[in-house]
Amino acid sequence: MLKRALTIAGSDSGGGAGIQADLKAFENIGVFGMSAITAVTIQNTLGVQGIHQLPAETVAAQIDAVISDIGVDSVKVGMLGNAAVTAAVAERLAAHDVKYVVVDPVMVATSGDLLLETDAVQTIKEKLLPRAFIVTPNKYEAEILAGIKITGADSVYRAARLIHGLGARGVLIKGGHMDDHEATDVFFDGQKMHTFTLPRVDTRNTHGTGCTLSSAIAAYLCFNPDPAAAVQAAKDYVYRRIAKARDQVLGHGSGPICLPG
Ligand SMILES: Nc1ncnc2c1ncn2[C@@H]1O[C@H](COP(=O)(O)OP(=O)(O)OP(=O)(O)O)[C@@H](O)[C@H]1O
Ligand SMILES: Cc1ncc(COP(=O)(O)O)c(N)n1
Repeated sequence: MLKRALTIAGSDSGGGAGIQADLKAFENIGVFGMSAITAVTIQNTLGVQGIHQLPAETVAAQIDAVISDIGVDSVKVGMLGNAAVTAAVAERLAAHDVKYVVVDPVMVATSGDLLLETDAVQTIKEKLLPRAFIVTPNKYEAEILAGIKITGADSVYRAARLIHGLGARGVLIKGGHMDDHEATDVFFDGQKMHTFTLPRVDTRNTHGTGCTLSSAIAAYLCFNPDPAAAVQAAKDYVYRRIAKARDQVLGHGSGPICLPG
């Protein structure tokens, strides 16, 4: 039977991150992609020029419409924008009892633009993380969620344990923004730390890496519920995309990794 994945995230008009990146990853990995849009961003490779947030009821209604009719095998949650949308999403995921929920706690874009109102962090911690099968913070987001500074491997492990304590079943701390010549991601499944290391590609084309990674994890979970296997497959997938897009020139800023093929 056809596998079905839903992304609950913001639209990136530039096509490199958000809903657009997620649907491209779903399609490439072979699952049927659906979307519940939380916000429309005015965005290109140079940054975010504006955000139009959708009402929480509109977001909830999109989720209900697709799950009640088509059904879902996994869900990826990306940009939420504010506390009301975050609470509504957590509530609808609970109501539909969705098991495979991958939460990318999007706070800031690669360009440095803020994508989440600061008071929504508490709602993510209290309401959304307990629903997460895997949460995928980058270094900055992990520091905010865990409430500690990340300065090296030991603090990554500590942050992963602290975020696990907030209720997420699995925690993947991404290494894209660590000072290292390799890109190492650490996954804590509640018992064991798993380390995934690949070479760091020297490129400015990294727009959408985090979105693509989390949607690829959600897509792979449709075929195999083992979280570490899904993370490994998604990390390999993102690495291939970054390597392929390395010298591509698209736009005048940080180019996208989701190119055809
Ligand atoms: N230059 C790179 N070379 C290889 N892998 C990378 C590179 N940059 C990021 N990655 C990988 O891409 C994934 C996303 O990591 P990152 O820490 O960049 O997330 P993010 O900050 O949410 O994404 P973004 O940079 O899109 O905001 C991780 O698996 C990370 O290891
Ligand atoms: C709508 C939307 N969602 C998420 C991101 C984060 O992606 P990135 O960190 O790659 O800029 C983004 N820029 N836009």
